[in-house]
Amino acid sequence: MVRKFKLAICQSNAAGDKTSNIRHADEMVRQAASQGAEVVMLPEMFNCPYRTELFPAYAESYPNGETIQMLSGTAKAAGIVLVGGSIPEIDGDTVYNTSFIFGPQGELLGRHRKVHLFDVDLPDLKVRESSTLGPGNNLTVVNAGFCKLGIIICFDVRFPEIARLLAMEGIQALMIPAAFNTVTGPAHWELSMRMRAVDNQIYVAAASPARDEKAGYVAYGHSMVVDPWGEVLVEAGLGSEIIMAEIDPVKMEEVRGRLPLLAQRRTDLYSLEWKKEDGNENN
Ligand SMILES: O=C(O)CCC(=O)C(=O)O
Repeated sequence: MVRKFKLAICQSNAAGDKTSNIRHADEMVRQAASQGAEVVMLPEMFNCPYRTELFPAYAESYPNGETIQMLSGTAKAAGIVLVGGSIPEIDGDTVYNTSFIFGPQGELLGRHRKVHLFDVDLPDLKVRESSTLGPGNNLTVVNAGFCKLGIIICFDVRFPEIARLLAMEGIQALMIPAAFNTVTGPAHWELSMRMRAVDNQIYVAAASPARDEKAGYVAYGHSMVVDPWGEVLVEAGLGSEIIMAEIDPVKMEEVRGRLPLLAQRRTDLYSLEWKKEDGNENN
């Protein structure tokens, strides 16, 4: 049964030491759970600095990697759904930017490998994720019983098609582990999160790392939860911080009832389709 629940975002910070990044994330997740959160999310690349050339050295494989073990164990110990931000995952010869999602028994509920790699050449920012990462090919929906969540990672948010496809799968919340920066963040972070919420009439939760001005890549911060009307319910500052909001399916249906956008689509004129056969896999 879909019902109301408390969602928390841990705006953790990641420096060079992987073990202390994992410990810091673990402590924050447990603290969020002790404050009543039933779903908790960490940011993109929460166990390593966001630097493409470092991803292979920090990568680990499912199920024995130390970060993956922590995520599963902490989800179980705290009895929560844990959207484990993202980490560099290695499978065969390829490294992916992957979000592992674990349930209250420590079971894997889903795995999203970032579909759209962040390759940009801006005046003050050049990033080429494809130099060390391969793209994922799955549309990721997690059914946790009391809620259905869609998972995308950071740059994926700029492609409204994937959010719409997830909305059509009946999710209540779009979960976005992310790491925008001080160049694109001020311009597009809030706008993108609010627009995906407004176009699809869903909750959007976006987790950023805390800001570290000394890092090579300076994360934007400002983790937030947006409601289906587009209102920012809660927003973090720049530091290490936990934010919480209530996800209410009744409120979502009220918005959809009054402004029935999804029902008013002209599907006789256009369509949107996920082309991979395994597109809706849980893991
Ligand atoms: O889309 C952006 O501006 C930031 C994307 C990003 O940082 C990422 O995908 O890791």
